[in-house]
Amino acid sequence: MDNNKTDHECLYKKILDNSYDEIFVVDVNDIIIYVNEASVKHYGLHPDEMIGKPVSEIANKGLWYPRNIHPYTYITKKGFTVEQKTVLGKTLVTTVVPVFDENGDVDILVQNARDKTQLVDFESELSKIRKLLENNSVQDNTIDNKHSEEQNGIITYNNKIKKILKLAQKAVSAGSTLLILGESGTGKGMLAKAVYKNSNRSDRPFITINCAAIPENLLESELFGYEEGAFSGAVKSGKKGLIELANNGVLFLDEISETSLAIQAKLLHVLQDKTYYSVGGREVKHTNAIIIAASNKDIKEQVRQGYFREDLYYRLNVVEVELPPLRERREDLRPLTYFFINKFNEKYGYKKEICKECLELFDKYEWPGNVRELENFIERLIITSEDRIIERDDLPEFFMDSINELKYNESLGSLEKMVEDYQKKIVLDIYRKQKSIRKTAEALGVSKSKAARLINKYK
Ligand SMILES: Nc1ncnc2c1ncn2[C@@H]1O[C@H](COP(=O)(O)OP(=O)(O)OP(=O)(O)O)[C@@H](O)[C@H]1O
Repeated sequence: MDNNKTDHECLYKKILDNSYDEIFVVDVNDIIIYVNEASVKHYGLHPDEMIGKPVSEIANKGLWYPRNIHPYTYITKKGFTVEQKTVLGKTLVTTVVPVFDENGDVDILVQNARDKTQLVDFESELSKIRKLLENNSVQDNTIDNKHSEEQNGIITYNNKIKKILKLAQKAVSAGSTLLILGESGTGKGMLAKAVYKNSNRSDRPFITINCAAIPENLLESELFGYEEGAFSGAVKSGKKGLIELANNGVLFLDEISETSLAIQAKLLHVLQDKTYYSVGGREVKHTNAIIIAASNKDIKEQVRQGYFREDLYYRLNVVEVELPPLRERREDLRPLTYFFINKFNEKYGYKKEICKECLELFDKYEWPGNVRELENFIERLIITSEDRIIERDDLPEFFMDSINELKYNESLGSLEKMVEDYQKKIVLDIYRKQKSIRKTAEALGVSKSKAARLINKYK
């Protein structure tokens, strides 16, 4: 009988865990007592990270909006359906159903959430419910109505990046220079834009320039501007530089380590005295722009090799942050994957999904090009995959080659270990039998010193 019960429990759990829809159960104290794995594709959080926690704690992370939908059920003791937006860009149709105890009081709330792209023609019903919610004046006591406002589109569950965001925000809000380091594609440009948008300068210009993409002579005139007749081919009236255009705002110098020493000297003045000369200009100009600089190179090494001015480096790194590569923050991989799937489904008008096996292969890949590589990769998969579900066969050859190479290297590692273990066993077995280094050496057919070395190593 008991066994039967356990079998049933296992079966129910299996059914719930594998339900395509999200199943979310809350007790009267607003504690999440169950959620299935659909939480990963909806919010980027694994059930383990949600179960046992108050709904408010999870909701306040800004994972869905509207955040606070349960009071309606407690007031009316009725179920309802509402539309929710999630941090990963999904629109969910969420149905909350109250379950009552023997006294007729609400015992638990069972919530079912389905990705709206899977549904059709729900709009009129939803607008009715929306009105109902308004009429019953159930307040959504959220601070603002946008999720993850402070992250400005940056999807992350990595604590290091969250800390970096706060630190960078403080620096820019205080008017300090900020240096962002990190491999290509880790999100340096995105971080710069996000902190600008949340700063007190958000209504001022944000000017960005990629220093590696422009030849040196052009870069100087682009940055500092030039005066009438400064050089042949120049616009007659002269031209304002980006530093001038960014005045009172933010100037984002991407790949700053690619600038020449001459330009670095001029930038040092901008940072030190907030002054500069335009090309061919004689009048000193002033700027109140904040500089955010980024580099995917090891700037300290560049300084050591004489390619980058040490004094400029110290001016820039008042606050220095380094974004970790994607392979070192695997917890962001699934949320980013779903985020980009939603983004490109919307862009190209598809409703594609990805199979579990592909996701597991993504976990194994190193992502040398970081988030940019993942973004481009998913865009390509959305466009090129034949069916609604993206399968293993849709993955490009270079990707599978890289995974196979990794597997091969791993198997090489284990082959070496097997040989080593076998050698250890033989050496120690013979030594135990012979009880002398000389005899062991003879039995193994190696020199006495080699036998002594091996015995020492394995004993
Ligand atoms: N955490 C994130 N959430 C969502 N999108 C991201 C995130 N990080 C990066 N991206 C996206 O990845 C792409 C690359 O990001 P970004 O250009 O900011 O990287 P970068 O480090 O400045 O690269 P590079 O060094 O090559 O200039 C962009 O399209 C950006 O929107």
